[in-house]
Amino acid sequence: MDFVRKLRDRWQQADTLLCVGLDPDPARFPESLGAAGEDVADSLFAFCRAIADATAGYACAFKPQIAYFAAHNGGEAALQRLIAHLNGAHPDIPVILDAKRGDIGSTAAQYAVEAFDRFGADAVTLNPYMGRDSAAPFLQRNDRGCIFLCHTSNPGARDFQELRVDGEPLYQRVARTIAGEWNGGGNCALVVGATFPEELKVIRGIVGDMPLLIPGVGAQGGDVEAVVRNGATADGTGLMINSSRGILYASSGEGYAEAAADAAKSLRDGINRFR
Ligand SMILES: O=C(O)c1cc(=O)[nH]c(=O)n1[C@@H]1O[C@H](COP(=O)(O)O)[C@@H](O)[C@H]1O
Repeated sequence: MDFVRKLRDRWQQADTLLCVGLDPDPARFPESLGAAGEDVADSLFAFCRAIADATAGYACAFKPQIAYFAAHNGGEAALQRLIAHLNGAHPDIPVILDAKRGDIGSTAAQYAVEAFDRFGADAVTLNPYMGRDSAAPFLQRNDRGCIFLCHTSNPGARDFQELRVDGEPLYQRVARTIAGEWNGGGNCALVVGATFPEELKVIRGIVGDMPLLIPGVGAQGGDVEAVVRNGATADGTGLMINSSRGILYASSGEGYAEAAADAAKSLRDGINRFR
């Protein structure tokens, strides 16, 4: 099933807009996982599997961040193993590979194979800065999702994304171009930081009911109520609201997976309160 349909089904069936971010940092693992040393790849896998299995009931998507795996010897194999586990154990929950790819077409074609065929992700995050031809190898895989950076969550988002181009901020031009010209396959989505709720409202007005990935609640300080009020579609969906550290490190003790499940449930409920 294609990414956008799978996501819409999941929103409806599980009544959740929460995306569980999988950004494993061995320095923050419970002692029993053996944080450092030669078994680090096994620890990355075991930690993320425990978190994913515990939080699955509250998740509309999982989002592993590739850097947290690729930083370690054997980490990419652990990521591949993890996504195979997610696809097997939780087949109704789409997996977003957060890799923020973008390059000339021939190289982008390899990145598309990496994300969709090697890792088996349903969707990938992409940087649109290099333009249409850099996105084409991803866009043409219309069973998979292409989630483009539009207005990011970090303070430096303003440096370029808010510069005015022909009278409008660049992020608005990005939203308009992707919704109007790149989305022929119906497989596009955008990243909008929770820390910019007014910009989120403008973007929702531009893109109709296109799915939006919203990082930045929890550790980065974004406000859930403002996100839901400004970003949800008329049917109360349209959003994948990501939390990574707030769920992963809810506890550093042996009960970390149960604590993560409690944190995920509480954020899911907090989001649903405003829908
Ligand atoms: O593409 C992303 O996921 C992303 C875009 C953005 O603008 N800001 C942002 O924080 N992210 C990612 O979202 C996650 C946020 O993590 P927490 O702040 O721990 O919830 C990290 O994996 C970031 O790499």
